[in-house]
Amino acid sequence: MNPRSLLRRLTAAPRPGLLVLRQSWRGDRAGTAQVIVISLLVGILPAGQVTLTAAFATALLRAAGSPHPQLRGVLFYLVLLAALGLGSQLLILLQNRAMQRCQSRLSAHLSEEIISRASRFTLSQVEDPKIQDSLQRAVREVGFRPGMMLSQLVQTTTQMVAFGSVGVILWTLDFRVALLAMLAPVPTVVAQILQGKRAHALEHGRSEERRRLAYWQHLASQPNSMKEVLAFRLSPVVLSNHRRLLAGIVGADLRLANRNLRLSIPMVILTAALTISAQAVAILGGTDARHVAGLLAVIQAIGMLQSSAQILYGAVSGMYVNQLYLRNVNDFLAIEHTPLPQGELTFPQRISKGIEFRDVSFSYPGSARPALENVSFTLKPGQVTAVVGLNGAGKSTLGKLLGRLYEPTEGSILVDGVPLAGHRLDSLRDRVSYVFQNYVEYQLSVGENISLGLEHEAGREHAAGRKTDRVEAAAREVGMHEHIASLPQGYGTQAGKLFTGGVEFSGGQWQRLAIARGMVRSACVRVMDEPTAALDTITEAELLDTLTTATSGRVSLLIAHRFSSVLRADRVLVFDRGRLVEDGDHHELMRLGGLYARMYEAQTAGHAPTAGAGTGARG
Ligand SMILES: Nc1ncnc2c1ncn2[C@@H]1O[C@H](COP(=O)(O)OP(=O)(O)OP(=O)(O)O)[C@@H](O)[C@H]1O
Repeated sequence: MNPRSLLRRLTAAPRPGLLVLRQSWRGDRAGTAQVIVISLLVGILPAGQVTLTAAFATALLRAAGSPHPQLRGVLFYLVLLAALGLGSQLLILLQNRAMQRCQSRLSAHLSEEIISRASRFTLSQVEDPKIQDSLQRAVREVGFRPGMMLSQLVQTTTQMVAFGSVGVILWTLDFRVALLAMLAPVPTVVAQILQGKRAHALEHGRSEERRRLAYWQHLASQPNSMKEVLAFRLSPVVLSNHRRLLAGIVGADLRLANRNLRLSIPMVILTAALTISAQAVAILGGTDARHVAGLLAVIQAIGMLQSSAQILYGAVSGMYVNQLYLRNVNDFLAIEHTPLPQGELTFPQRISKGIEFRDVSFSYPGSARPALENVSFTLKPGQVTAVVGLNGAGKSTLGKLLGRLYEPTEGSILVDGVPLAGHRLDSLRDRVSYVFQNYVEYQLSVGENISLGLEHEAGREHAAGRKTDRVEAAAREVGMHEHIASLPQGYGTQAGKLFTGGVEFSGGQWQRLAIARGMVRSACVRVMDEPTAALDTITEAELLDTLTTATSGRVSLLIAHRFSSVLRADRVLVFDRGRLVEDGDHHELMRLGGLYARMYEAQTAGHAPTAGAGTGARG
């Protein structure tokens, strides 16, 4: 880095600092004002100390040289010096308190901004590893960098005042000493900046590596993955991957440390040489240094100037380094979150004509093969439509398009003749309910695991009591009420083992909570993706009555592999490698003797399809 670009970068460093200051001002005006005022006061104290020291030394020498020494003057300056020292300590305590207050509010404000931004991404964006990297970097930095930046900004202000005022005093005493003392910390600071830049470049380049490391740590620490780790005796695999990744990280850190050492040694020697020169010039040839009091003031001023220069340059270089990291936060916040286009219409409460997929195709970002290809059909209200097909045929993708979790790449989806995108997104999402194949096991209370399905109605249609009734009714429907009621705190019991007092559920019980969460919504579109996969056959049979009860005005999509579910549907859509290949009721499809019939026979006969017999392929 050439000196000009270094200077440009250094002068650019406070800019993000000022942005941080502005955010802090927004978050806490009183605290920020306190911080600024106290910083200015703390900054002026060293100049007062140098002046008082000189006056004290002069009074002391005069008293020592007088036959009738008057100690009142000496005592006066001594008391003033003590008061100044005490005052500065108290001010620093106040400054720390105000700073802590601002730092916590600042960090809280920014992390809220990041989470709120992240929650507005589309599913495709969230699945993008680059966005994941950016998010992880932002989350990592936001915890402490803005606060650090604020504190460095305050230090810079304080030390600039101190540096300026003591510098003026020293300059008037001996400008050569002042110059040498001011220059002394520069080499060390240059080294700090270069080291910070290298560390940042290293860290930035290994975000994915860090995520991989965190992934192995996660595998070895989460109960869900630990069961496989133990059962398959995967500890050696986990450990060797963990070790390999760590070795890469540690090796790079060590190489960086060695490079840094090679840079630091000459810089530290240069700083020491300049400091010694300043002191030598002061002692050997300074104008005022001929007087003992003057020399005392000069030596004290050199010390103060140097310590404040060291802190000042250090704070500026720290700000420079921190702004590199804070760019991670800015970069994340700057990621364009292309909101889904939406219309003004409210999604209907009842579907009257149906939901039509018209020539719909969809490809996942970066995927060469479409997950759905040129698909056309209409889902009728008052019917339960089953979707079947081999793994990877595109069934779940189809369900996700209905709630606009993904957008078709081609074609359109029409609700009673109106494109999905013509409705307000919030009203659409409120009317579509999901039981996902990979549902979430919320580590919240059991009641919340169900009532989250009603969150969108909060404060709208019903009072808290009615909400509780609906949650309980949904729990009864999925056959969980008795079990929940027998738990220590009933619906208030912590679900899952992640937090204290938690109660673990079986796979089927978790799935029933997920079904209840989907059913509790008053939705006119229901997407159920393998909703009974984890249920025992008796529970499944009981639940299927509820799940497959056709309701007028409601479109129900049941994605299923088990024919116990499929047979209850009014109609079946059969998918093969993203294409709709068969459409009809069970009898029609059996007569057709195609993929559906083969799947049915394979399941009911309890053996796999014969090799080469299928048109389908596993995707
Ligand atoms: N988030 C994703 N990103 C990229 N590709 C995906 C994603 N989800 C699914 N796919 C791909 O899209 C295709 C269809 O997947 P989809 O989950 O819709 O199949 P499916 O019929 O539901 O399968 P299964 O019966 O196994 O649940 C598959 O080839 C899959 O690899």
